Amino acid sequence: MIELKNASKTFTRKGITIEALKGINLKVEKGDIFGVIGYSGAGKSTLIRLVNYLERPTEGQVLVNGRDLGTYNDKELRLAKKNIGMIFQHFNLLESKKIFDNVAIPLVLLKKSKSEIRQRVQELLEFVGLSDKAGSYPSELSGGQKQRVGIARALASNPSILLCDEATSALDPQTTQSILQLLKRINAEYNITVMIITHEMSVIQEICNKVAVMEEGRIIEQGSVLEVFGHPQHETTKNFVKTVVQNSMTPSVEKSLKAENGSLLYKLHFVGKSASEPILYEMIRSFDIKVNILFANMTEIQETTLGTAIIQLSGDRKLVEDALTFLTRHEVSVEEVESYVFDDNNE
Ligand SMILES: Nc1ncnc2c1ncn2[C@@H]1O[C@H](COP(=O)(O)OP(=O)(O)OP(=O)(O)O)[C@@H](O)[C@H]1O
Repeated sequence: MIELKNASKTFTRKGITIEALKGINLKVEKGDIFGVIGYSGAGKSTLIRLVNYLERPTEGQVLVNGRDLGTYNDKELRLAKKNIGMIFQHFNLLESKKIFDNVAIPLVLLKKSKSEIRQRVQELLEFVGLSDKAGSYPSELSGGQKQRVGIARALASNPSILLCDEATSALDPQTTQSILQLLKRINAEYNITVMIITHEMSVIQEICNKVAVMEEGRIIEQGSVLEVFGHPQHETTKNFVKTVVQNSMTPSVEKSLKAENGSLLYKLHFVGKSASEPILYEMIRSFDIKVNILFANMTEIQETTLGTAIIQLSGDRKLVEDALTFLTRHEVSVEEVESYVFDDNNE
């Protein structure tokens, strides 16, 4: 649906060159809610601006529905853009125009008839829950309502892709929730592919099925949200995941542990069914080893439970190995916490 192939973007200003995007490869499939997360300056806005060709890549390709946007002439590009709606952090509404007219803008540009415009705008305002605000001005609306208008306007030309540029960053948590739920409905009911850029991991957790993490113009990690939240690889990804999923011991537990003569520590990941079965209990019953549970947590992502536990195992090495094999056989992924490999002399 949307594909970036080795896409780079360089800006040159007053003799200074900024590489905003460096060799981006990314694929958004039809029906995805694809999140792009990164800190300020990572290149997220530039990336989303390439997708609707507000910016052209310096190198590489941007393909939408299999066609390279670089090969379009101006007329084709205008038509292609009609297929891509966009919403913004600060809504970008025309303050001097009523809500009805704001939503009607794309339809007027498409030279639709007055009656067609009236019908479509009413339909859209109803869909976003603002039928009673058609005659109001943007200044009379709350932030959440303004974003609903932005969404109605973005949907006016029946796009198959909706791009969201920090669409909830200016909203309070409750309003953010309602806008995210609306985006989810748009994806489900209209089968619109959604691409969201954000610096908030909670947005990704709430509605995305896939995520790409950006840093300094590069994608450092991407995959299904469940995969990336469950097994973040890169340090930056781990820091983002930490903001929504607690997955490490409390500092006091960690401190007391260092003081003890330790054995090995393991981080366990339970996904879906394995998170609700008494696997640890079975392991403790089956193997004569000491099990110390130092941390445990469960989170719901993509309607799937994701469990994390940190355990300390001591006892006969062979039995410990057998216990770990037992866990793996029950679809628990086991990772040794390397920073806690204690010196043999301390044991
Ligand atoms: N039109 C431009 N001219 C020059 N430099 C630009 C331009 N647009 C973006 N940049 C630079 O490219 C880099 C990436 O910017 P971009 O806005 O894409 O990042 P971002 O991840 O969206 O950040 P933020 O979350 O703060 O919006 C930054 O160093 C920025 O200064």
